[in-house]
Amino acid sequence: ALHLAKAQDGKSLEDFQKVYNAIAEKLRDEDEFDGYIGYGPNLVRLSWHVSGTFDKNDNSGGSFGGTYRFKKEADDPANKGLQNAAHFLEPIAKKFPWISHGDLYTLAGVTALQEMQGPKIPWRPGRVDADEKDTPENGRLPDASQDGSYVRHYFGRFGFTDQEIVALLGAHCLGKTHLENSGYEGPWGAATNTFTNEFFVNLLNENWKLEKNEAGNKQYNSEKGYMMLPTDYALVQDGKFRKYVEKYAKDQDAFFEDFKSAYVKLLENGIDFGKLGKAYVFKTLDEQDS
Ligand code: HEM
Ligand SMILES: Nc1c(Br)cnc2ccccc12
Repeated sequence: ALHLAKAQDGKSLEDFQKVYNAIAEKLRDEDEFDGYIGYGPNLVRLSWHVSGTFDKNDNSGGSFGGTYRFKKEADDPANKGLQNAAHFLEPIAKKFPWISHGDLYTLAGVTALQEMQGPKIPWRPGRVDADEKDTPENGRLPDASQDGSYVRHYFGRFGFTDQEIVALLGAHCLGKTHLENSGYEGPWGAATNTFTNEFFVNLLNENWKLEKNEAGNKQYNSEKGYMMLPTDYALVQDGKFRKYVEKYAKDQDAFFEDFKSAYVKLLENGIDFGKLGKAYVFKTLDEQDS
């Protein structure tokens, strides 16, 4: 059965906005991380990785139980590099001990996306920390060396459509790959911490060459120093995916709208929020300054 969300006693929008603001202010303070990319992209990746373990067949994994806090999941080789995001969030968890880990990990991704000028992401609290025994086994996160049919099959486990898959992968406009984390490298000089439809524009406009990188893994590189993973490039090789790449390259608003919906579905997969009321939409720091 689905996990039942539980309301944190008496916590309301204002309380969660305080957590949002603490994360957002820390993002601004610690802007030098990873060559001045900052922690934003890393936090977004953490929110996806804690949700991407979900398996709709037995409702195991997913963001509900906050099991990333246990060694088995944190040490999954696919999670290499996310120790930075987890370390970034430790003081936030101490300052707000009442928030569950699942709510913190997902709220951090929402905060990072909004502070990087992404779309407003409606977010619902109520995830409850699970026991260590409920930690999903390693190996549930995707392999970047694969093709379009692998990507379609992989996301089929969560019940995502082609359109939702392409929208979600648009998050690869953020941050970069790190050879020591994943065996992929780049982009060079072009990594960003602003959420745009650039990923789709680059996919269609750059002249991509398949090359072996220093770790012996194949990746697509362009003269401008951009890179794509094989699973990224699969989105233009596969006709059904390509249609959405072209749509989002032309229409950033459509991308923002579809990304928002797919990302909420990713973060809430497997959770029954019942009658816990509607989602919160947080103000960005800029919106509160005035
Ligand atoms: C086919 C599915 C996917 C594959 C194979 C994949 C693979 C990867 C790899 C290999 C990296 C580089 C990690 C490193 O070396 O530090 C990465 C980074 C990243 N991924 Fe994905 N990813 C996928 C889907 C997603 C989704 C659905 C999201 C979010 C909605 C996402 C968000 C990110 C972000 C923001 C980064 C940059 C992290 C940083 O700069 O530290 N990815 N991904
Ligand atoms: N900036 C990126 C580009 Br450009 C293309 N693919 C990526 C995959 C993972 C992380 C970052 C990127």
